[in-house]
Amino acid sequence: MKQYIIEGGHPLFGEITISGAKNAAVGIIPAALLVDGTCRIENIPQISDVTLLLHILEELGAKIRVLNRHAVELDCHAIHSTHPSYEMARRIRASYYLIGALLGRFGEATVAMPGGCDFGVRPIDQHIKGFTAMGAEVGVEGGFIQATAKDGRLTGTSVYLDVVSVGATMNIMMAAVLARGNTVIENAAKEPHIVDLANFLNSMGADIRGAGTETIKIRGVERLGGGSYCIIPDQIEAGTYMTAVAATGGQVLIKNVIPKHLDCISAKLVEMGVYIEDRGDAILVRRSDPLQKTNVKTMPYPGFPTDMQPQIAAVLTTARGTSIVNENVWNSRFKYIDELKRMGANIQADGHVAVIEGVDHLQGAPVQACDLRAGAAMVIAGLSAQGTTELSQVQFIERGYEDLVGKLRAVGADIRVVELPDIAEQKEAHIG
Ligand SMILES: CC(=O)N[C@H]1[C@@H](OP(=O)(O)OP(=O)(O)OC[C@H]2O[C@@H](n3ccc(=O)[nH]c3=O)[C@H](O)[C@@H]2O)O[C@H](CO)[C@@H](O)[C@@H]1O
Ligand SMILES: C=C(OP(=O)(O)O)C(=O)O
Repeated sequence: MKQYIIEGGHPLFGEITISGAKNAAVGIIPAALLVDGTCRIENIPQISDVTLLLHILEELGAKIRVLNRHAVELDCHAIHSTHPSYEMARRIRASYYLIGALLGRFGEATVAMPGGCDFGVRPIDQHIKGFTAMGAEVGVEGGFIQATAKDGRLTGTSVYLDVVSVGATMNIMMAAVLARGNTVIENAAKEPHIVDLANFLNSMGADIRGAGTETIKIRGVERLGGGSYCIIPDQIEAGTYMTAVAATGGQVLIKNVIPKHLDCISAKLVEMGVYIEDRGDAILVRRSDPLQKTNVKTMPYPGFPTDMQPQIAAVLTTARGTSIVNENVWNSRFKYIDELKRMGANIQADGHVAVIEGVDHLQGAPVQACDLRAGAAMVIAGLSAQGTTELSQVQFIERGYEDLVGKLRAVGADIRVVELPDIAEQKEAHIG
């Protein structure tokens, strides 16, 4: 079992370079299944969700050439299966994109119900609504979603999303690029990774317009032929380090970012008294004064991202005054609050609202990462706390952050990884 051991109380100084965006990469890699040729993808983050997706593609028949730590060449010409293994696909959320991509190219997909972080119910009815409207028959059997295009190829149509869904927007876009005729997605999500997926597909020969607005128009083409593409920097990874500096104090230049994508996060940090400077493709974050309270409401882009909610809540635990955090996207994204309370935070959560009374400081404690961003929040809490924090379940963090420990150590954080035998092994050793 792996743990992060954090000695808190060190301000952060120096530079951090942001990796490629997780939620773009986990869409673009499955989307490569639509390409009948070779595509080169650069700025791929080294995270466990990506590794798993690359294994899945290889198992389906893709030829993968690793060019360097962050670039691969994928040749999906000779895919021989539309049935990824249950065990692999069920482990991550983004495996749902295998449905849109395989259905779009081969007219058939059988994919395990997806996994991912546990925020309560995570339905995929809007994805299914889109596939069905395009002429697919979709059913669930034995834990698999089975989707078949009635006459072997989907037909473009108009799909109005009942909720603004990142996954449904990207999945329907993938299904539509090789469909007969035109597809229009109304009430589409506008996140930067949606634009990135559209740019990737267009660079391979697709015809998608309007990504980044609420209406996306896709003209089906006969074939995607291949090409080269570089993934955007990760908005959430950048935001996480911005909040880490806010929590600890110090000054860090966060490099390889698109500042526009960070506006929603920067605005909140400025309200809290943090200095933010846009340096083009980098952002300078400095915090020297005490933090002030603020209120946060999560919303689809360009609103404040739900994937930054736990991290900003961790910072607000030591801001002066009472802050209110309103989670509008997920039903159950406050599980980490009990862990923050172990460190002395004063938070009351009820339904979608958390009320945070700032305390003077947090104290280190043994705590757990409940999911990916909750884990990042606990790291931030540990960095700002007095004393030692032992953070377990860090495999969740490694789903989405490339070398979090190395990047933080480079700016002066006292954080290290330890490998412990798990409890079953410890008991066995004791009995033995
Ligand atoms: C791999 C990936 O990119 N994950 C992100 C993606 O998740 P994911 O794609 O699962 O999230 P969605 O944007 O689809 O979900 C947004 C809201 O719509 C609801 N909904 C969604 C789909 C559906 O068919 N029916 C439905 O009711 C959900 O319950 C939720 O309340 O966007 C979320 C919202 O920004 C982020 O937190 C996740 O990090
Ligand atoms: C919730 C997230 O990921 P996933 O949807 O893959 O569980 C996330 O990236 O914060």
